[in-house]
Amino acid sequence: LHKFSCVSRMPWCHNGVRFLSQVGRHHGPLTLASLGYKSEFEPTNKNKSNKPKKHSPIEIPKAKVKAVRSDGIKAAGVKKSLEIESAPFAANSFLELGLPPLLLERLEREGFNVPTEVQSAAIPSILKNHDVVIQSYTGSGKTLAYLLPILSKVGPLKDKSSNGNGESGKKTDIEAVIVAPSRELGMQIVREIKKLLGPSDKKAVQQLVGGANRSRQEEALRKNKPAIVVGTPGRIAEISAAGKLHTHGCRFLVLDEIDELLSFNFREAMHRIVEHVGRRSGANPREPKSALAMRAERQTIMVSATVPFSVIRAARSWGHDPLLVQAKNVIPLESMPATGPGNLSGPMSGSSSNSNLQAKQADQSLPPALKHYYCVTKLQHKVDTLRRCVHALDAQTVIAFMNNTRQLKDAVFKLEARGMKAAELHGDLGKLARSTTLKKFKNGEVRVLVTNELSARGLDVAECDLVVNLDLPTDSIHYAHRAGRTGRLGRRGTVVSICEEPEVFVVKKMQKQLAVPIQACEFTEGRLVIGKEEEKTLEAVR
Ligand SMILES: Nc1ncnc2c1ncn2[C@@H]1O[C@H](COP(=O)(O)OP(=O)(O)OP(=O)(O)O)[C@@H](O)[C@H]1O
Repeated sequence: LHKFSCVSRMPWCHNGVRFLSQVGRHHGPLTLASLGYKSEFEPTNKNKSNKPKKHSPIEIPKAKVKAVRSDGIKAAGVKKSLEIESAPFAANSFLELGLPPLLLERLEREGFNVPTEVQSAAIPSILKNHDVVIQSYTGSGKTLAYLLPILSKVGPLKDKSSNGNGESGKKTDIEAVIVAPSRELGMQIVREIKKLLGPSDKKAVQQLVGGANRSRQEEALRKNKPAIVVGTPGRIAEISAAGKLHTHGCRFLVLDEIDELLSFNFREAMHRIVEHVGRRSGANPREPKSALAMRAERQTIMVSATVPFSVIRAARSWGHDPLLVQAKNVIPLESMPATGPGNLSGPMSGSSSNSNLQAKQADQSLPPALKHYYCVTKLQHKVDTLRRCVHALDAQTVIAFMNNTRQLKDAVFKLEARGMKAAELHGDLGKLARSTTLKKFKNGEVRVLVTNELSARGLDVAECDLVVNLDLPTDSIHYAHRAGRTGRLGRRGTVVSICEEPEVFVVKKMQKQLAVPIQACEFTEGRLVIGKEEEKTLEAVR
């Protein structure tokens, strides 16, 4: 704790990234230089007139407030550009981060010009072979934060001077395995990789998600010999157990939404993955290894907006001296306490001595631009309140969360009956129905997507301007992930929790745990009205 509390006082600061200097056991001292950062006071840079200008990490120069390509083609078929008002960009360009030329070209072609803060912090750390836990708020660009350094080292866009596959450089094995807890998230990651690879190289990535035809996936693995596979834990473990996935020489293992992957459902599959991916033949997992032998194994990258103690513990046992990479800090995970509430009730819950740390972590999980409200109503009026809320905020792309599938169908029926275009999305639907619904939602044919926890993680719909909790989430971690479906990459977003009177105390508890004001409101005469008596209490939270 003492070590951790030192972090905020460290003077090292470059592009808003702070480091805690420590002597690493196996990597030598952890310094800016060791992570690929040049010091501001480096003598060689002193006299250069073309030195890149420094600016505060939160202050965005006008040139960087840019229109980002929107994936959504609205019903009218018009591509809409969304203005990013307070994008969390920090470094000047991807070039500064040491990515290879071909990858830089593809980034530019896809309209990715400026790295986000977490990308600026994570890319050099991963390029320097560190195992990392990446924690940054929802929609801050964590996917590219790990994809870019991986694509720099494996697959067709890699830096040609880097060794392709193990020591020999021969293409025999999978080189990177990316695990995600849902097929939607898995497929989204695959789309992101394919975008950069382009049509001619798209076979370098293969999806292995559940619910799709397994023999077709196995056939594609055999035929295409992809460098990267992305999948759900069950399907990856299944194909691996059948001897059809050769991952022993794998260089990277990514566990996206790591806290979710640690849940009981995935335990067996995750065990197999962690034991087999990147274990070179002859390596005995039970034997203690030298530092060199350890680094010859895979690099482990864990990612989530929320990092409860269970993740810290898992990272310590699965990773090798991992670093915790946040938008403005890079610190050794060792300096973090690993005890406390070990379950998914989260970093924000729990007790006394760790409360400062938990508040710090809570800060990291929600996009700062989000506005949070709650509205009290009777159970039978919830859907009507949702409809009035959508009209009052003039929201066009809305995700409404519920906990129960049958009630979720009722809500869709009621909304449609009142002339509001709505659709359901949950695990009971088939793969085709799920992807068709998502497509319709993204292209604007559906205004309200009524869904459950399935969509709370990773779902990236840039246009989503409102998240509504028709049922309250089970805890503040689930609140954070649901809320994060809106306000992506610095855009504006609103979260409204519609609850009954006896549930208000749950909202208040989450408000405290997340350290964000959640204001009481009503929807009257087509407007959102904030309760006046709330103001004083909210001052205390702020
Ligand atoms: N540097 C960048 N410039 C422009 N757009 C970017 C950049 N980095 C990421 N994006 C886009 O921002 C969106 C959000 O990114 P991403 O899904 O990786 O966020 P995330 O932090 O993983 O969110 P979550 O925690 O919800 O999974 C994506 O559409 C992605 O393509």
